[in-house]
Amino acid sequence: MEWVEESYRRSFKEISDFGKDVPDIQPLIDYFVESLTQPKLTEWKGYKVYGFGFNADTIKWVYDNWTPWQDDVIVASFPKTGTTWLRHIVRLLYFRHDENLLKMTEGMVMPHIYLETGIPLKFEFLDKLPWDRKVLSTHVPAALFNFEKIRNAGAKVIYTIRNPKDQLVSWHKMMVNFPINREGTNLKDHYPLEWGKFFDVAISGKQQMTNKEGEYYMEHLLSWYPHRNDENVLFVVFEDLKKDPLKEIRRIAKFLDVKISEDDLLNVTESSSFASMKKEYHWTEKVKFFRKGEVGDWKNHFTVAQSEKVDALVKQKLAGTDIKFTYEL
Ligand SMILES: Nc1ncnc2c1ncn2[C@@H]1O[C@H](COP(=O)(O)OS(=O)(=O)O)[C@@H](OP(=O)(O)O)[C@H]1O
Repeated sequence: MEWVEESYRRSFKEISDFGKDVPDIQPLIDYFVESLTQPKLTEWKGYKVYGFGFNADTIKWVYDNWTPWQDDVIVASFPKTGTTWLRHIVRLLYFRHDENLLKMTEGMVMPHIYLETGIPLKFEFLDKLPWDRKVLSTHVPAALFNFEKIRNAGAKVIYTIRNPKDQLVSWHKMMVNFPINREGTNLKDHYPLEWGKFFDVAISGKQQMTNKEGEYYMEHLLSWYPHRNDENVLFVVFEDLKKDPLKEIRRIAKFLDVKISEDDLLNVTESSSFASMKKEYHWTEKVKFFRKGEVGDWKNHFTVAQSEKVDALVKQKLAGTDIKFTYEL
C-alpha cells in the first residue's frame, strides 16, 4: 500500500513545508487502506455504496454537515472520465500567479481529495487548508449530492463526461494496476482482472457508485443531466477538451469568472496537456494513472459484441437526452 501512503503524504507535505497547521494524516491513510482491503457495502438513499475508499456514512455526513467555501470547485464525475484533468486545469486557473499556492495545491490535485473519502471527522482538515478556494472531487450520483447547500455557499460544480467505451478501458487498466491485495477481500468479485469479466460486471452495475441495482455510467450521467443548465454547474466533455483545449479552457475560465490573458490561457493549456501532466505527476507511474489520454483507445480492447452492447445501452438509456458521445476524433 506504499502508493496510497505516498500519495497522502504528498497531499500534506507541501502544506507542512510552509509551516501550516496540518492534520495528522495517519488515520486518513489507515482508513483508506482499510477500505481498500476490507471493502464494505454500505447503503444510503437506496444506493448500495461499495466501500472502495467510500462509505455511505461519510457521504451522508458530507450531504448534511459539510459546507464548501465560496468559489470552491467540486469536480463531479463518474470514475475515469477526466476528473484529474479538470482539477488540474481549475488549480492552474485559480492559482497560476502564486508559486507557493501552486506548490501547495499540487498534492491536493493528485491524489484527489474526494468528498466521500475518509470518515466524517477527517473532513475538518478541509477547513484548515491555508488558501481561500479549494478544488475537490466527488464520484457520487446527483441524488447523493446536496445541490442547494453547494449553490447557497457560492461554490461551483464541473461535471465531466467521457465516452463510455474509453471510460471502461481506462477503469479496467487502472484496476489491473492498482496495488490491492485482492485475496481475502471481495474486491475481485467487483473488479475482476480479466477484461471480459470486468466488462460484464461493470455494465451490469456492480461497481463503485453504480450499485443501485443494475445502475451503470448511464444512470450516473442521467442523474446529473437535469443540472446541466444550473448557473453554478458546467458540463465539460473529455473529447471536446481533447479536440480543442484552448477553447474549452477559455469556457471554463469564463464559468469560474477568472480573468485571464491570451498568453496565460496558452500557458494553462500547455501545462494541462497530457504530456505535461504525466511528467508533473510522474510518481503515479506505477498505477498507470496517466495511461494514454486518448480518444478511441477502446478499439484496441473491445470486441464487436461488447461495442454493440454499449451502443444498445446508450441508445436505450440516453434516448431522452441530447448527449451524443464522441468515440473517435
Ligand atoms: N491532460 C490529459 N489529457 C488527456 N487525458 C488525460 C489528461 N489527464 C488525465 N487524462 C486521462 O483521464 C483518465 C483518468 O480519468 P480520471 O482522472 O477521471 O480518473 S479517476 O476517476 O480520478 O481515477 C486517464 O485516461 P486513460 O489514459 O484512457 O486511462 C488519463 O490518462
